[in-house]
Amino acid sequence: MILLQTKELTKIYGREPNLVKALDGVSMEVREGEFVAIVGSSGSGKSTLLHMLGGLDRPTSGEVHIGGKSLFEMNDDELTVFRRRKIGFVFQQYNLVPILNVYENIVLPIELDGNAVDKTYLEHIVKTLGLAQKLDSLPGELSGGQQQRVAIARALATKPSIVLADEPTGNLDSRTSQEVIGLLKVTSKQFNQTIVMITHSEEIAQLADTVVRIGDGLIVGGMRT
Ligand SMILES: Nc1ncnc2c1ncn2[C@@H]1O[C@H](COP(=O)(O)OP(=O)(O)OP(=O)(O)O)[C@@H](O)[C@H]1O
Repeated sequence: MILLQTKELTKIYGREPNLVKALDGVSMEVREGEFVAIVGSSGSGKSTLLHMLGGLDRPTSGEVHIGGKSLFEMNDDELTVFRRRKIGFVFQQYNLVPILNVYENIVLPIELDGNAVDKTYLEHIVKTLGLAQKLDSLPGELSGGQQQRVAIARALATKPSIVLADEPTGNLDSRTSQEVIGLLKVTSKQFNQTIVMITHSEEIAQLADTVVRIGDGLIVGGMRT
């Protein structure tokens, strides 16, 4: 089943005469549970695409559908709620709250939404990501790889249907990167969560089910690994 679909997604930044066409009519489909890596050179439009997929910014034209919902037909308030419930974000900077411990960081998005924590699900995520012994630690007491695993646990905590990750291993060494992405893959497969991840690393891209290559705002290639 198709979970995410874009139609002729176009984003133009700036004003005449300094227009930048960051996305030039991208149409793509991602299946439920699929792990997609987006690769491409610097400035090719990867982050712009991811921001549009997550409804963080509106396109100049074109559409994004997630689970049959058209993101940009929603108003800003509806979009904010949709994002919080359906989409998990992981960024290169872990964006953890330094004064909250690991557990508090992970459950923060659930509590912001006024929901109860599903203890069994959460325990499973925490265990799979190897964080069970670290729940009382502050982010500053953890290694980079551990902090990114906390950020992943937080992104998965609300049971999103899709996780969008922008260079999640950009700050990590190669071995830790493989480990963190391996864990993300395992957890998301267990819960049939879809992942779309930007990476500069061909090694990391090989862990995905599908690699989408972007060049000059267009899809220039794709392959199932
Ligand atoms: N807010 C903005 N205002 C103006 N131009 C922008 C803005 N954001 C991105 N761009 C331009 O759009 C193009 C695509 O940028 P984008 O950040 O999507 O590329 P990228 O593939 O993610 O690059 P990188 O790998 O370096 O992060 C670039 O030419 C960039 O300069």
